[in-house]
Amino acid sequence: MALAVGMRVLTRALLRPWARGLRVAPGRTGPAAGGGDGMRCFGSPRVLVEPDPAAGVAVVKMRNPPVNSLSLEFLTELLISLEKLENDKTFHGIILTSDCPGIFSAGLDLTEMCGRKPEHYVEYWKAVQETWLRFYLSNLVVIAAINGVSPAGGCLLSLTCDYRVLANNPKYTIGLNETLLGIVAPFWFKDTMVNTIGHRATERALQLGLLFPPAEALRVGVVDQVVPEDQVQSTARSVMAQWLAIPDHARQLTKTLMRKPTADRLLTERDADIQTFVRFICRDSVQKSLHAYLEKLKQKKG
Ligand SMILES: CCCCC/C=C\CCC/C=C/CC(=O)SCCNC(=O)CCNC(=O)[C@H](O)C(C)(C)COP(=O)(O)OP(=O)(O)OC[C@H]1O[C@@H](n2cnc3c(N)ncnc32)[C@H](O)[C@@H]1OP(=O)(O)O
Repeated sequence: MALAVGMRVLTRALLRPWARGLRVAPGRTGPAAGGGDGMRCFGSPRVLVEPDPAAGVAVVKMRNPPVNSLSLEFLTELLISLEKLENDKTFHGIILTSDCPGIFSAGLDLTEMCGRKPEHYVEYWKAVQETWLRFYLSNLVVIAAINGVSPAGGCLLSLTCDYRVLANNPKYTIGLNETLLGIVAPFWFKDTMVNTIGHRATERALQLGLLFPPAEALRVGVVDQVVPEDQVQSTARSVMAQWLAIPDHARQLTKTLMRKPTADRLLTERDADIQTFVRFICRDSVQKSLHAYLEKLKQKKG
């Protein structure tokens, strides 16, 4: 039932004008294309997929410049790429990384949550929910190669992965910083963080909107490994090999066992969660905070 609802959201998204033609955007043969067996990079304008069929792995590169903000279009393209890889028996694992220098993802796109109509907020929030559910419950091994800063929704996306490797650069902070924007991380953001670093550490991190630099992120457990910047991709590949050595069915069932209760909570409260989001985001005070935050970002330049 829940899956059917998810499929409807995805199908509706695919029917949108900007989503047409996204299914296959054949490109150059990828550098990681498995020893020239002819499998090409594919993807869409904002998501580049570099397949390595020999290894059963695909590198999914987010490229929604300037900051990989998670816009509706971008989320839809990510979902399409994920679905395509999941439906292709060649692939057992994904490395999720960024093609935007210094930025993994700036999180949810603030312009999707500012000055729009309630119907837009409904559509956007459904896509955010769907992305979280699909990545969190993916049967594939998903490893985040975090090669840039990763606040809020960017951090959440990485928390849906099975393992996080972060580049050791003090600028590459990671965390759920929603309170700093005057907004609140929804319960499933919070649950995902609790499952990763525990209740007390989450309570502190979320209330203070902490963005952890690499050493702190490792200490608290937001990431699993911190490595020199030029070793992020190779480390993600070695970790992937280790995870893929485990019998797939046993690993997948264990993942489901661990994650399903958390996902079920959102699945049963999905509509209520949308209503909560729309009510919250439509508040004058919240809109003012978000506008002010966006303005601050823009003024930073000048
Ligand atoms: C009681 C129950 C309540 C239930 C409530 C329900 C829901 C509410 C919660 C919703 C959850 C939200 C989660 C989120 O993800 S919110 C987004 C949080 N993101 C951030 O705080 C990051 C903001 N960005 C930055 O800090 C920086 O941009 C950076 C990522 C560190 C990169 O810095 P830099 O390289 O210097 O780039 P610029 O700052 O100059 O940015 C370039 C360009 O991009 C625009 N931009 C940046 N971030 C976003 C974004 N998240 N969305 C949209 N646009 C963004 C920025 O404004 C610049 O634009 P211009 O070139 O036009 O100036």
